[in-house]
Amino acid sequence: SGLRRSERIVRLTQTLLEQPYRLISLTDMAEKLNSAKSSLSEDLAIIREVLLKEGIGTLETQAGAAGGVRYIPGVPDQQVSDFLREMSRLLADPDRILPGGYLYVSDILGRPDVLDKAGRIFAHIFSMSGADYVLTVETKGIPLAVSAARYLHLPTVVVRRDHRVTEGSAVSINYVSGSRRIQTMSLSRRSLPERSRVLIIDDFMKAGGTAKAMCDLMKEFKAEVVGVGVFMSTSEPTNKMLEDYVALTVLSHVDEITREIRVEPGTFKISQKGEL
Ligand SMILES: O=P(O)(O)OC[C@H]1C[C@H](OP(=O)(O)OP(=O)(O)O)[C@H](O)[C@@H]1O
Repeated sequence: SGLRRSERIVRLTQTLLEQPYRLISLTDMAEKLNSAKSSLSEDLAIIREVLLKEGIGTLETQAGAAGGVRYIPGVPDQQVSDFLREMSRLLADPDRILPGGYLYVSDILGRPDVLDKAGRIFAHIFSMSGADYVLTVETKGIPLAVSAARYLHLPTVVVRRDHRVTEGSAVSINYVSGSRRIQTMSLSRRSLPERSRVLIIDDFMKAGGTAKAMCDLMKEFKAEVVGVGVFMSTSEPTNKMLEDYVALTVLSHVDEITREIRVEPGTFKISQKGEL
């Protein structure tokens, strides 16, 4: 006979949580677990109830032959605010101050626990954006973009700073970066089909020139930018070159001379997906 309920539930939970957003066919699972689909449905109801109670997301079932079930990750509001408060505390370190009002964040954005949590939060914020791809620009934004893409079960596309032979034919644009330098962005034509829906993720936003340039680049691909998320933005300059974005933390004050620094959690609201 089939596996015991407890073993089925462990296997189902592992399969679902390992592949967020990926639709798992019930028929395949029934065969793999050598169990009836009706038993699986009861198992899934138990798993869904526990996920919701724990606030770590929900299960979404799609009926029909090509149907199935998938795990929709979510981060409880309390966990989001605890994480962002902890990040703000770590970041508000005068030794992190760099010339030009930038901050050294790379160590924090190299930590697996930070990348995992930030990726989950971005995936939760943008869960309804309908994105097909997560886009970032080399270099520091890449780990963050890959983590968000993992939880959204989407491919990651990386914009290059200059053309590389290994990218084939590409679209390039020039833009003015925050430090008033003319910079180039280049993206292989093969990387995105036309009319793609793209979520932009980056580590840092100051003038907004980089994010704006990625939006302009997407126009060359006839792609739609469905959201922009950054790990940290600066309060200065207030009028950014790009208005509509979500920042997880904000560098609200920094002074290289006095070495004063203040970092705050970003102001955004996420509805707990799958709430009863
Ligand atoms: O909002 P802006 O004023 O445009 O600045 C934000 C840019 C600058 C910085 O990248 P760089 O340090 O230029 O490049 P890399 O990520 O490769 O280190 C950061 O990663 C963002 O992409």
